Amino acid sequence: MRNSLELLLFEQSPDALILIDPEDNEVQLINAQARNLLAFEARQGASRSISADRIFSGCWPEFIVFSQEVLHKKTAWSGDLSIRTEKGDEQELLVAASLIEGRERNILLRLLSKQALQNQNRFLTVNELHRKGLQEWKTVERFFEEFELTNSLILNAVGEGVYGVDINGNATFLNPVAEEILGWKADELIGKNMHRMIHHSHHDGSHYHVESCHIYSAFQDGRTKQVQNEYFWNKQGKAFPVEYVSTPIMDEGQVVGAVIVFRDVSERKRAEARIGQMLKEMEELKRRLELENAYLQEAYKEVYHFNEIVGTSEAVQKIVEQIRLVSPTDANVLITGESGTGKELIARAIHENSLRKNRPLIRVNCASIPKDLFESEFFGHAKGAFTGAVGDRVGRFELADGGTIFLDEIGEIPYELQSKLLRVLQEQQFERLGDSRTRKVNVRIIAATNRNLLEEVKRKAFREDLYFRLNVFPIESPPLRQRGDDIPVLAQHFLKLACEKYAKVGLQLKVKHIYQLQAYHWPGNIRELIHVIERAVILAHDGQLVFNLDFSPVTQVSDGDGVSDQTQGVLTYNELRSRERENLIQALEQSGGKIFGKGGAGELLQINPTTLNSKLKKFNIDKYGFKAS
Ligand SMILES: Nc1ncnc2c1ncn2[C@@H]1O[C@H](COP(=O)(O)OP(=O)(O)OP(=O)(O)O)[C@@H](O)[C@H]1O
Repeated sequence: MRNSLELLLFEQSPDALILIDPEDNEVQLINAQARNLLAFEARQGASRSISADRIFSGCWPEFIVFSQEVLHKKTAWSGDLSIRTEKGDEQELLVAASLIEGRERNILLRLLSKQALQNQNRFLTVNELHRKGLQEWKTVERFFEEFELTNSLILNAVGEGVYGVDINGNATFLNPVAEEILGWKADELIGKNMHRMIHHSHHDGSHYHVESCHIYSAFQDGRTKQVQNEYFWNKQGKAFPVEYVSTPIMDEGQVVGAVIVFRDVSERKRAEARIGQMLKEMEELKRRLELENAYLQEAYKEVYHFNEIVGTSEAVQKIVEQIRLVSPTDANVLITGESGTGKELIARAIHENSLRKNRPLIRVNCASIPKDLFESEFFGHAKGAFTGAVGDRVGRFELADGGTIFLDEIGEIPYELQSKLLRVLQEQQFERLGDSRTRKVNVRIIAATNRNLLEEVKRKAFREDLYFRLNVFPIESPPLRQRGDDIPVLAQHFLKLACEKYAKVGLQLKVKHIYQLQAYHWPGNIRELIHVIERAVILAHDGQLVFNLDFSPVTQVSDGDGVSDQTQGVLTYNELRSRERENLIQALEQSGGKIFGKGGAGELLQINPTTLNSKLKKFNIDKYGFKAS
């Protein structure tokens, strides 16, 4: 042991060694590793007198037992010992010991720090993994090399870009199309992380996290991913839309990488956008056509149903034309015609087609105003202007300011008031009754009358100057009997309205009905036609319409055009029955279908209600039909 080589070996052994004489409690030699372990200072040499019990102070009894074992068995090892270092900390050890041949009391101890052992084990594992990884990586590289070799013909021929990546996402190969699309040469990308190179951002430039990348996720679940609507970035830093399929590559059950087949779909997207644009344009065109169509229909409607004015006769067409001409002007209009011929309808149409349509149309029925109240009704009054004038009142002219006033039955205005009306027409000024303040208005006047105003002028019942002021634009509304051509469309129109009103279905006009309606002379004009049709709808049974025109409850008038009263003279039996039926209907209309008691049809007819009931049955009249009316 004293030989210098042996000493050198002892000193430089990679193990921590101590030579000890347990009986003398003496450490005879201690090598560099052991000194290191015990944290001796550098100047402390290999042979230093240090006692064993100092080194093993924390487990001295155990050490005594252990050394006895060595002396006895010549070799032994222990995992229960520890040493105390010069720095004062405890180190757990694995100790192997042997008795030195020929030196009976000398024991050689090999100390292994448990901590160092653990570190070493870890290091071994890391090394092993590292070696394995290297191995695997080499396998993958080889795999792709082979893949490319065996498939190069195909890879080069396919029209799509193809590239391979290993498990870390680094490129292993690229085909020429991929190079062309991406703008990178294969050797510029191989070994580089493809996600970082070409897939790093979304189209809007926001970062594309590799964790959310489909190619990356194919590594996790080993599934093929087919992806659309994503973008790759080329060497020039430009994004382009792609579709790709990412197929994981397996080697002995392990995912080792993926092959990505991709296609630049810019052209297709552009075509799609163009088609989308064209569709939008077509949609716009369709909308315009629809609008035009609606407009044409509206125009068509205007010809025949100008603002609800139904009719195809020349007379109606002339009226419609006159309305069209006069509406946009502020001219006063005088509408003449029998009662119920549609004078008010014409007035409304003029207003609706004028620039004043967003302001009110105020109708004043001059026939219904008591003589004394005319002035107040037209111009308003101040509080206390007359007995009963408890507050200020706004007149119709003020209400119509900015709009139109429709003076119906203008022939009924008292002569005294006509001059005041003339003043408003001329100056658009007036005073409220009992008020001295002059008020200004801007009102258009449309007047209507069923009288012959010129006759009234001659009779001095109507002021001539007022007549000429009003008659700036005269419109004549002819009686229905002079426009038989309109009867079919009007009848059809009112039948539709009546069926809706009384919730009846399936009722239709027949040719014979039209003849019947056209043959009648309509003293009550269109208003009468409406009533006749409504009544026929109420009374219809078995889906059949019946018109009892001869006995309509109107006083028939001679209109001087050759049609005369036909109800004079003796009645035939049938006529008498018809009259009775008509009379029953009239009574029911008045009583609202009520038979019994006060105000009932029985009382009106002065017959027993039970008798009335049986008569209704006989005449096939449904009393319930009158409730709605
Ligand atoms: N050409 C028409 N098309 C559709 N409905 C019409 C037509 N003419 C008149 N009518 C209808 O007939 C009814 C009577 O018309 P309107 O009240 O306008 O007549 P008028 O001449 O003003 O009557 P009056 O002189 O008794 O006030 C109304 O319900 C109206 O809608």
